[in-house]
Amino acid sequence: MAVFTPITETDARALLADYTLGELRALRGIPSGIENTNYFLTTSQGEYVLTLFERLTREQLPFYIDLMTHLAEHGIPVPHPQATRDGRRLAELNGKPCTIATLLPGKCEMSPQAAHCEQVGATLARMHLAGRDFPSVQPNLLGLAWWQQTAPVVAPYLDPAAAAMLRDEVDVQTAFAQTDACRALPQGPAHCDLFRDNVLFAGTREAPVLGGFIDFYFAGCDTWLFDLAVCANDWCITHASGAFRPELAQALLGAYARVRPLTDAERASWRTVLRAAALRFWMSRLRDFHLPRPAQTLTPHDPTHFERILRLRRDGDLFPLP
Ligand SMILES: Nc1ncnc2c1ncn2[C@@H]1O[C@H](COP(=O)(O)OP(=O)(O)O)[C@@H](O)[C@H]1O
Ligand SMILES: N[C@@H](CCOP(=O)(O)O)C(=O)O
Repeated sequence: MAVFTPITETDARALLADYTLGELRALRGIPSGIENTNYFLTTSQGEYVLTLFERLTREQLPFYIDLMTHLAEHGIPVPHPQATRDGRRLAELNGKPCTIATLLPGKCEMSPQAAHCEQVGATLARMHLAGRDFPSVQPNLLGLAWWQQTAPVVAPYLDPAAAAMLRDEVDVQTAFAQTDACRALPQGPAHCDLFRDNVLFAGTREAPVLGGFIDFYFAGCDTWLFDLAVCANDWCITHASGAFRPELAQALLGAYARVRPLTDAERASWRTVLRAAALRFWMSRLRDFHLPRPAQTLTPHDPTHFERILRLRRDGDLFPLP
């Protein structure tokens, strides 16, 4: 249950007094998610999601809130943080920072088909382009520096072969970051966690309509290729093995490239960046599995899934970029 901080109707009414979003009609805790406390909030004017931030600091939060605002105002389907009467998009409730954002239509699709991957690819490329003139910069906080710090912390929980692979991959990524090839990769604000559970679809399974991208709280400035690799490693695979399914990879990557054609530098770096994307989630899952936060009540995701994907990508399981 992802309600770490319970909110009462009285709390919600007091919060709504700072907004011009109408009167409270209903408040319902959202059971999924692992990072924040989320509630569906219905008012006389519409439907919203109230998020209380449990991990991110007040200094870090404006980047995410301003990025979602910028993207929503550029026509990208993402939650639009609402402003208080005095113009703030971050408020406070029960001692925690919070925001009220628009509710997007649809639900997540955990068994995607090519039509879903196509819409994710095209919308991801539109999102990258829309982020080009976003003025704030905050790095992906779970990027290279975090991998370097975290590898010695999680490696002791692995068998010797897996620990050696982890250390080698961090070394490979450290060396790659120093290359001109890496520096040539286009970059900007990136979602960095665009898994199947962070995209909503309305419509039908046969004719899906993308409702939006949610959960921007791992976003940061990174290469756009890293964002695409995170997506490909989750959307375009056979779950049991982690191997690419060509029809899904073709749909995601082809649709992305039709909106933003990929560069030669990106094609040359694809394999290394797919490995980086697998390493990132292997490490965060290892940390959450072996070193859970004190209040963490949810079953952690299986780290071996991304260990398997990393091994496959290192062994050359790829789908070439168009
Ligand atoms: N703006 C939104 N519109 C519709 N549903 C949302 C929205 N934000 C969150 N949700 C719902 O809340 C769930 C948990 O949100 P999420 O941001 O993934 O949580 P966490 O950051 O804790 O992982 C999502 O799976 C989705 O069902
Ligand atoms: N996508 C990550 C976990 C992050 O959880 P989310 O619910 O905030 O998207 C993973 O699969 O390890």
